[in-house]
Amino acid sequence: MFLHCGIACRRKSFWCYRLLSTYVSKTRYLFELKEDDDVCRKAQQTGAFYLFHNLAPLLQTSERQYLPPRLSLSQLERLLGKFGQDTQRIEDSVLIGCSEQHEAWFALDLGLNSSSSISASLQKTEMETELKGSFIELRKAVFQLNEKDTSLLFTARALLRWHDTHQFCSRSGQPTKKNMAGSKRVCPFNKIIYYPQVAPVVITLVSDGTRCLLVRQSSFPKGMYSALAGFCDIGESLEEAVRREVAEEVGLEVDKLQYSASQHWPFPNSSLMIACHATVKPGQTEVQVNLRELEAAAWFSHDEVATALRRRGPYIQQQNGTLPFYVPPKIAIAHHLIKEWVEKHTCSSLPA
Ligand SMILES: NC(=O)C1=CN([C@@H]2O[C@H](COP(=O)(O)OP(=O)(O)OC[C@H]3O[C@@H](n4cnc5c(N)ncnc54)[C@H](O)[C@@H]3O)[C@@H](O)[C@H]2O)C=CC1
Ligand SMILES: [Mg+2]
Repeated sequence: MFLHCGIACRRKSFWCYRLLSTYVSKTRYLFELKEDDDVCRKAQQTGAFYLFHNLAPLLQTSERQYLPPRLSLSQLERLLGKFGQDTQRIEDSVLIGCSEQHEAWFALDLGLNSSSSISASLQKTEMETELKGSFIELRKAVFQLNEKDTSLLFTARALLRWHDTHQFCSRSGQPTKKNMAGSKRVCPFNKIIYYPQVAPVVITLVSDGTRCLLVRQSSFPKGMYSALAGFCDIGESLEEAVRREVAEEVGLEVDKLQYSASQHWPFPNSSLMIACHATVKPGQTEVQVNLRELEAAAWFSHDEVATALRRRGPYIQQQNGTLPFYVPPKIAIAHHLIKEWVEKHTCSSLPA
């Protein structure tokens, strides 16, 4: 069966890729890379590597856009050799995806201290000169990256950070060992398996039918208002978390809620943002801000929110000495929720 089946069937494989749709084939291949260290090691030979330094991706500028350069295994080995590093360090790389043609993509951080080799972190400036790019904090770079690269770099950052902070078994205190793909770590002493953690967070846009409630945390950039967000407590359903967060942060009771969309968010740790629209009970709209959590919360009209959506923060001009409020950028699911609410209350759609 494996003899006549294209890419994967030249080697002993879990299944026959040729018989699958492109999407299923890619998904199954990624599954195989996570499960089988040998297949993953082999995939590195023809794969591509994205480089990071202390969780900041290497980026090159092209026509006011950032592009993350990709290195082949031989280019990476040459680079490590040039900086006096041993190639053992490549063992620290994590799998972040693959192309439809099964080219595997990996991410490697050369700034964090290595767990696979004794090499220390590599010098940032020298590396930047050598690689003709800069390591730029992802939060800042995100506005000049395309959607596909953003998603890939978000995954990479979250996974690299998780490995960096989970190098020891919490039961035995012994160093844990990552599998080739980086989809798990195992304690060789007691065989406990650790998987990358994702914290579920609910993000809710509360409306009273005509206005919507936007909030500010003191840590937000000046002038930015967003939807209400909060981590799910252990034992809670999504619905319970939404109701609790709204009551906790602004003292309101949710009447109805509707799921909208979700997003992986890597800052500061890995969260799964679950976005919902909620309406409050009729006549119960008086906000009581929990000042331990929020700096401010207020109701805004449709027109005010539609105008804020069009503003570009945080570099907006001051008007008469006051800072007009703006909402999170397109990349954040909060923006999506707010835009969806504005569109629902308008006849025509806003431009993308
Ligand atoms: N992508 C987006 O559009 C947005 C994303 N966010 C993200 O949502 C997250 C949660 O929002 P907050 O209002 O800060 O949450 P929050 O309202 O639950 O308050 C944060 C506090 O919750 C506690 N907490 C409970 N479980 C936690 C956990 N697993 N990790 C960290 N802290 C935990 C801590 O005491 C922390 O200070 C933030 O990390 C933020 O980056 C927030 C707004 C928009
Ligand atoms: Mg909150």
